[in-house]
Amino acid sequence: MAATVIDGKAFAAKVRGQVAEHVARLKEEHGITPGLAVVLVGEDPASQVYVRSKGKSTVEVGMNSFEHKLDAGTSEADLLALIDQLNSDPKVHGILVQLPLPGHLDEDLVINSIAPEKDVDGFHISNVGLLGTGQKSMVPCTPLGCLMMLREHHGSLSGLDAVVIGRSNIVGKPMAQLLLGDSCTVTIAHSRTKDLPDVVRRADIVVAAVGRPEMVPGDWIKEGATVIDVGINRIDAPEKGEGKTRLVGDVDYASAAERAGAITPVPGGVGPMTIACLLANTVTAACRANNLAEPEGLTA
Ligand SMILES: Nc1nc(=O)c2c([nH]1)NC[C@@H]1CN(c3ccc(C(=O)N[C@@H](CCC(=O)O)C(=O)O)cc3)C=[N+]21
Ligand SMILES: [Mg+2]
Repeated sequence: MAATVIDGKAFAAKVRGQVAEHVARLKEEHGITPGLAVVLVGEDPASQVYVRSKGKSTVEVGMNSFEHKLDAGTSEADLLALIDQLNSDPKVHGILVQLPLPGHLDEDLVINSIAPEKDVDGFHISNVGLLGTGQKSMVPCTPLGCLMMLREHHGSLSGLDAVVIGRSNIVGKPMAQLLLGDSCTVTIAHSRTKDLPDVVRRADIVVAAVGRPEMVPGDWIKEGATVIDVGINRIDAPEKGEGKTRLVGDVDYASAAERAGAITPVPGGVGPMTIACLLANTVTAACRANNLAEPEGLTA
């Protein structure tokens, strides 16, 4: 049986529509326009593409977008001073510092200098602790987007066996927390896992977040399992012509789709949901900052 394709692009458009409705209501009823500040240090071309696309989406849902582009040699003190200024700016409800940062900057220090209630990436140590203890927090955008797609597809996740491949602070660990919060039996697998194929074969839900092109072959996937592919890897595509590239996930899509019950494509799966959830988190932050009811269905 061919797998259901979970259309992240369409789902993200729906989420952005819900965000836009909340933004309109905040403006009309309370005179509040949610604002998102994105800070980019350096000229990494891929990062510039993401930042531009985030800025465009932010404006499209009616929010204010503040972009701060600093040159690659910016000192830690100057970056921290900017974050301080954004922390105390009432027009800024969300702050995202694009990662990775240039090597001379301490990422943990920088992230933890963001006011936790404005940390729309959910990377601040306070938000990590709140999520880990099941308290209200800012939830990292990629895992939140994955959770929304899983809930939409399954309804309840209770009792399902979930395997998360990858243990990063950005995706793997928070994804595991969210799945646990929805009462899955959660395994976190990684590069040292023994018998990874067998571990994955037990899973009703597989979340692949390693960053290695097509490392999960279809024969690791249990018949009917749901596969969420977080990887976005650019690889050479000589078949498209000299010097051409294409995007692939961490899962070998063609073979996995023959066994999975449902699967997210790359591109058009998790990526668009990540940006939609960033906007959702910004609205949530604006509501919390003003003691207003939070949007339903846009938080974990
Ligand atoms: N503080 C911080 N927060 C982030 O959330 C963050 C970050 N830093 N640094 C970089 C990564 C990367 N990231 C992506 C988001 C959407 C797509 C996305 O929408 N991708 C499209 C394809 C885009 C293309 O064609 O290149 C898709 O999957 O369909 C990709 C990558 C967020 N990141
Ligand atoms: Mg790893």
